Amino acid sequence: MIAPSILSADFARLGAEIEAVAGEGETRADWVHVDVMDAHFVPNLTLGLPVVQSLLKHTDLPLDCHLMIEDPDRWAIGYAEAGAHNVTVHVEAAHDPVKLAKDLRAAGSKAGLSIKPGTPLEDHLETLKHYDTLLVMSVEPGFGGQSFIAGVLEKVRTARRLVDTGHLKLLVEIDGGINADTIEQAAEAGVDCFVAGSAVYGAADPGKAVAALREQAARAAGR
Ligand SMILES: O=C(CO)[C@H](O)[C@H](O)COP(=O)(O)O
Ligand SMILES: [Fe+2]
Repeated sequence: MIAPSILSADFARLGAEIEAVAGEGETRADWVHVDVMDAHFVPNLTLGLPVVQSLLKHTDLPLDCHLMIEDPDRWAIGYAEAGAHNVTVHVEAAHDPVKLAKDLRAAGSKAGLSIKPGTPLEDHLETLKHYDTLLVMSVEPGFGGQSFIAGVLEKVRTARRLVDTGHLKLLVEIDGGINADTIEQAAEAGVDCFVAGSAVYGAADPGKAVAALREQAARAAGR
């Protein structure tokens, strides 16, 4: 699955930018990734719930909301209630991530848990039993266009093994620095869903970039 991140899109034309990856067939994105940053959990400020509510009126693509915010226990639920498909919170910010996952699911969305590059996976395996997606950050959260940190692929391999052996039941998602040079190693490590911001919205044709990345990942994964 390919999830273009609108962090690299033109914020003044978000509806049209999403339409560029909402066509038919192979150029259609699977999810649209929305980076919510609060200038506290990360040193950057983007958009929040009112923008997500508006985007939901303009697209039928599932929205994958990545909340890089403090106190997600308080704020995440609003995104689920608005109709986001998947709401991801950071384990480093959540106070009670198990309760939060239950609340998100009860409000109708999938629940995602994200870990920063320096956060070990092993410390959160019990918590992950309550989640539908694991978002492995392959850059320090906060900005698009950064270089891929290949060291996080060890966490992807571990998560893949735990899913394949039935110990976890979730999608493995990767976010940060995914492009034509890095997607194959991520696919080989076992990623299910690839977030790509600059590689999609920096391309002349975002839809074609989605198709090319998906095809490259599928080939590398041997599918
Ligand atoms: O969460 C993020 C940054 O914190 C973004 O989703 C991510 O960086 C996507 O941008 P790019 O593909 O250009 O790295
Ligand atoms: Fe993100």
